[in-house]
Amino acid sequence: MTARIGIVTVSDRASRGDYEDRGGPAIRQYLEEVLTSEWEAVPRVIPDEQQIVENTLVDLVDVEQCSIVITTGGTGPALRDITPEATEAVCQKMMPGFGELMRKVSLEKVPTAILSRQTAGIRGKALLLNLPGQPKAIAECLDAVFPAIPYCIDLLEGPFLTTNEDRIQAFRPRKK
Ligand SMILES: Nc1ncnc2c1ncn2[C@@H]1O[C@H](COP(=O)(O)OP(=O)(O)OP(=O)(O)O)[C@@H](O)[C@H]1O
Ligand SMILES: Nc1nc2c(c(=O)[nH]1)N[C@H]1C(S)=C(S)[C@@H](COP(=O)(O)O)O[C@H]1N2
Repeated sequence: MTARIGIVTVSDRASRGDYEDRGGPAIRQYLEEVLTSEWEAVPRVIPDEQQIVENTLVDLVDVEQCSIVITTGGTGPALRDITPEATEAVCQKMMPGFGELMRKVSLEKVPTAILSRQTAGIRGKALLLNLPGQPKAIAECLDAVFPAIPYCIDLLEGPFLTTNEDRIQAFRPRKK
């Protein structure tokens, strides 16, 4: 079963073409380096409009059948930053540990890490995960949480994910 992974850049400026989106490609590159099981990317670049973000997340899970959806951008305190609200609105349960851990490791890099409200949650059988907009934040955050993601997807009855163990060791506390 090929895993489908939604990659969503939430950025007014990238979606308008004011700058080239570097966030989506950075997530894709990270996954190419880390995942050894088969997967395919389902990319989107959208503005910071809550209804558009919600519709995109719902489409990626319910229609595109993504097992994981990773967003970048729109997690801060600015008026138009609404990615965490959109994520929470479409999830049936929240997974606060992801945001807590990502902020903890990010704080070792930048004092402004506390400005990110990044979160994660479950919709159906999919894990939705927010990352900050700074492209360099992507690997910093994913390195911290990725060891737990394959087992999370196991528990959601999704595809069996394997990783390049030199980079990320997937932790599975018990066989299903
Ligand atoms: N998708 C992206 N591609 C390239 N650089 C980005 C991207 N998103 C953010 N950045 C960089 O990170 C900095 C901080 O991002 P900021 O918080 O302003 O963006 P955002 O809220 O995610 O997106 P925007 O303000 O365009 O809606 C930006 O000034 C920009 O240099
Ligand atoms: N690892 C990491 N986390 C980070 C950052 C970063 O550079 N690296 N930037 C912070 C800053 S400056 C902001 S404002 C918030 C929110 O960013 P966003 O609105 O682009 O999502 O993420 C924070 N988290």
